[in-house]
Amino acid sequence: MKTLIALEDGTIYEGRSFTGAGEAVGEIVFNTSMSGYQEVLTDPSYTGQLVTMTYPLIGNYGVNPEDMESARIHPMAFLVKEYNPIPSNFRSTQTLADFLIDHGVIGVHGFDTRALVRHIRTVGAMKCIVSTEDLDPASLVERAKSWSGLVGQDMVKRVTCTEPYGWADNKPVPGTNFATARCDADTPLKVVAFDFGLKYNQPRLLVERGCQVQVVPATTDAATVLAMNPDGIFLSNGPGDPAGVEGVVETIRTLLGKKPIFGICLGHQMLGLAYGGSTYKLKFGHRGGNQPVKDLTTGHVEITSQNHGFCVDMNSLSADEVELTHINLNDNSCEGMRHKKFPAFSVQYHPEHAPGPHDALYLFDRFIEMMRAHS
Ligand SMILES: NC(=O)CC[C@H](N)C(=O)O
Repeated sequence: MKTLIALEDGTIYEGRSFTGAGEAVGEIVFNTSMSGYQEVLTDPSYTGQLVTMTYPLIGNYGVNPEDMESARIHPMAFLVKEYNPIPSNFRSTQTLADFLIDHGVIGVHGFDTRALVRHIRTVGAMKCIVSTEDLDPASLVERAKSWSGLVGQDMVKRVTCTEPYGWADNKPVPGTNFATARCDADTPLKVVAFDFGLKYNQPRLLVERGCQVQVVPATTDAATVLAMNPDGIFLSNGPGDPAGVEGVVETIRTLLGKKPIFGICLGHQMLGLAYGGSTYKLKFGHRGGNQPVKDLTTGHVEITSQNHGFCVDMNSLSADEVELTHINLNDNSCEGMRHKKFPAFSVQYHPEHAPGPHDALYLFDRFIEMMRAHS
């Protein structure tokens, strides 16, 4: 089915929907992972975005129930060079097209994704609309332009859980105050995880390391968290502009110094704001499984999984209080920091991988050590 892809700067591409009629508007971004499209699609951080993959053949291993990183698909549309409708993989239970259709998300293929990606890389992430219904380029460009954009919007409230849940038997189980959170360790560490758009591999890796994980909605207040008496607090990834998220920065500020804190991606950005700093939008962001990061505390370089469009401005933070611990070797941007007085550290990238390399798993071990040292 003929589909037009229109960018706010007037650029138009023509592709074909492989999921039937549909339309979607949002910010167009690209991901350079060669595999892992199911984990990308179910990452809540893509809320408000249309994702295109640089890898040219997508769909060939289908989708399966184990690789879900949340309960549903989050990007508004999925754009690929060539869709393969015949999966070949023993784990596959469904085609990618049916998966997208079940979740009401349009999939588009059959156009030059390389040209689109090179254009985004030159001009920057842009507002975009894809449609099988409105095929008038001028109208589409106007409609893309009139979308609100991500800056200043609170996207977390769209994806955070409405009720707390525990993590047990490798899945979320409704419940509060660790009542349904389980792990096999004799002396588990209790972790309260703020759900800003949490990916399932985060509680999974914490439980594997002997933690009991209680997930709470993003706007849970500090007193409620402290009343649970956790050994540590985890701040998850999440969508949109950290500066637009309401009712969270003050909570984190109150919790600072009271319990060890570990933040990932949006959680890291929220920590930066709680330290009194600011964030800014990168030109086109970092999304993929091949971003080189240097751990300045050890000198080691790791290849990391990333998905972010915003970044903490280290110049907005006092060097007496906050230390830059990790940098991106492509553009020297901040990839990690730690507080010098309080037990708190965070990274901009995704040590939980899914998809991506496993180089950064040591950060979960650092969090465990930090909690043990303070418990
Ligand atoms: N994966 C994330 O948590 C992304 C954080 C934030 N939404 C950004 O784009 O920078």
